[in-house]
Amino acid sequence: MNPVPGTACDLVLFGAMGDLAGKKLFPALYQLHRAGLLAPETRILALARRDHTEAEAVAHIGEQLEQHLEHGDEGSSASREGFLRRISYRQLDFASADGYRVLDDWREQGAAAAAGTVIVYYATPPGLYPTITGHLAGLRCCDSKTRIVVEKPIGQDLASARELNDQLADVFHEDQIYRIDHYLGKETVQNLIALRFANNLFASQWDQNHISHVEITVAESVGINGRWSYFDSAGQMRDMVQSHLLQLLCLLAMDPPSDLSSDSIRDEKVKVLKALRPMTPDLVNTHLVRGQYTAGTSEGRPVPGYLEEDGANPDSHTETFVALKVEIENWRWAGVPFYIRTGKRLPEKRSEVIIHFKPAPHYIFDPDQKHLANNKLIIRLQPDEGMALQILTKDQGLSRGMRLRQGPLDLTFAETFDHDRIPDAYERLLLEVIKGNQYLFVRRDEVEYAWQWVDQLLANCHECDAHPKRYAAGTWGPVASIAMITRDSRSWYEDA
Ligand SMILES: NC(=O)C1=CN([C@@H]2O[C@H](COP(=O)(O)OP(=O)(O)OC[C@H]3O[C@@H](n4cnc5c(N)ncnc54)[C@H](OP(=O)(O)O)[C@@H]3O)[C@@H](O)[C@H]2O)C=CC1
Ligand SMILES: O=C1O[C@H](COP(=O)(O)O)[C@@H](O)[C@H](O)[C@H]1O
Repeated sequence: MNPVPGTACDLVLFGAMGDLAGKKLFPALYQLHRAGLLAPETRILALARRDHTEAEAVAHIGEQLEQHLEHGDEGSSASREGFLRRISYRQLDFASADGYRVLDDWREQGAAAAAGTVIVYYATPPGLYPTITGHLAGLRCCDSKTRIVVEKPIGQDLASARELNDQLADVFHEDQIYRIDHYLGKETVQNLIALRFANNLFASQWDQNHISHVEITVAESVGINGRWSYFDSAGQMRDMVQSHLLQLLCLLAMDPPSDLSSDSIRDEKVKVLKALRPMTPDLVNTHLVRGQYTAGTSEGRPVPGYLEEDGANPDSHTETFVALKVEIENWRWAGVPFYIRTGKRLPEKRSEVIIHFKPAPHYIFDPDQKHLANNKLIIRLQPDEGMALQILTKDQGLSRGMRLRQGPLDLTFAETFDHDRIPDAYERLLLEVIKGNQYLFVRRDEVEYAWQWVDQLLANCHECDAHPKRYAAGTWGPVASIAMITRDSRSWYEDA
């Protein structure tokens, strides 16, 4: 099928010389260009503080592409040059209103100016978002059609998230604001919607009558990648749980939306956030484990502990690992715990969801095999994207009688589907902004309900002022996280 190019737009990238732009945004835009999904008139204005000529800035972006494009995604040099020709560079101090008229000047030179939308992407330190918003307000190029893309973090807590949302709302309507949670751009995360609502087989089993518990693991083998000062002010709870993990939980737990529109999906996610059981001080003691990695090994090489990373404060109490038992107080999920865990410097990069189904009501097989009698659906979000349904069959052979055997019905996407590559999350997200679809972006109330729950948890966590439990880099987190799930006579999936 031939690609249908998005409508022409002018894309303004604040922070275009930064890490995110180089690693993710330009490579993603290049893939859209290469796939024919950017309209020919679409132009990109790169803005940053450094005193580059346009040629130097574009050359720098070209080098970033070379460095960050995956092997096989490079395309031809003509294609890369064609993409780079879309880019203009202007030096601008974002903090000062003086230079912002360059946006109007640039906008008015382009062919998309008459009809196309302006998309403004904030890829700057978050402290600049309100300033930039205020300065955009006075420009001719920013009007009711402008779309604003805001990178995480959206606040550090409920109060700061509300303040930022209010500042954005002073200038832009909610349907102009695209808050990024890049997990929503992952193909396998979007697939949760297809899996749940396109297959009646699962849709009819997706509740407390049929599911005993759910695990969500988002494990990273990396440490904090030179981002110590940002990470230390956030920790894994604010950096990962408040955003990506709660979004995954919402997609797994929400009721069926009436259609695929942005607000139908987001309304259902909000209902889940509102139904999260509040973490009272008693619950926090038993339902939360925080950890911090010490020196160990990662992918076969020795690595320092969190407190020995570059720039570290050796007294930091920030957690790099969180395990939680989350409960949802509604009819669908009463009595079904969601065990979630996420951490840095775990043994491997692996994000997956395990749905544990309840056993059949009456068991008639060998009592020694009763522990096998729970079907599991394993949804591999990354890597090795796909899913496997663990089912029970009769063990083959005359001598086996009615012995049971557990085996997977395995759907590995790379083998089953004839796609040459899985697009990066930012490709999907940028494409949806260009199309004006908000369903993969986080609405204001979602962000705020998520913060409300996390804030309450942190306020009730007396241990959070103390040092988190230690775990060696390259292990699955503190032993206490195993104890947390073992208390319920369960185990984390890989321990099973
Ligand atoms: N890096 C990542 O992996 C991720 C980042 N994010 C978020 O994306 C945003 C950007 O992060 P990141 O790219 O890492 O940040 P960087 O510090 O690497 O880049 C910041 C960019 O903003 C520019 N800038 C900063 N201050 C000014 C100013 N006063 N005037 C003009 N330009 C300025 C810098 O310009 P110059 O280079 O010229 O100084 C640079 O281009 C942050 O909100 C971050 O939380 C979210 C997820 C992942
Ligand atoms: O947003 C973030 O996500 C990354 C993990 O993303 P992934 O796509 O590689 O799974 C995490 O490392 C980072 O700390 C966090 O800010």
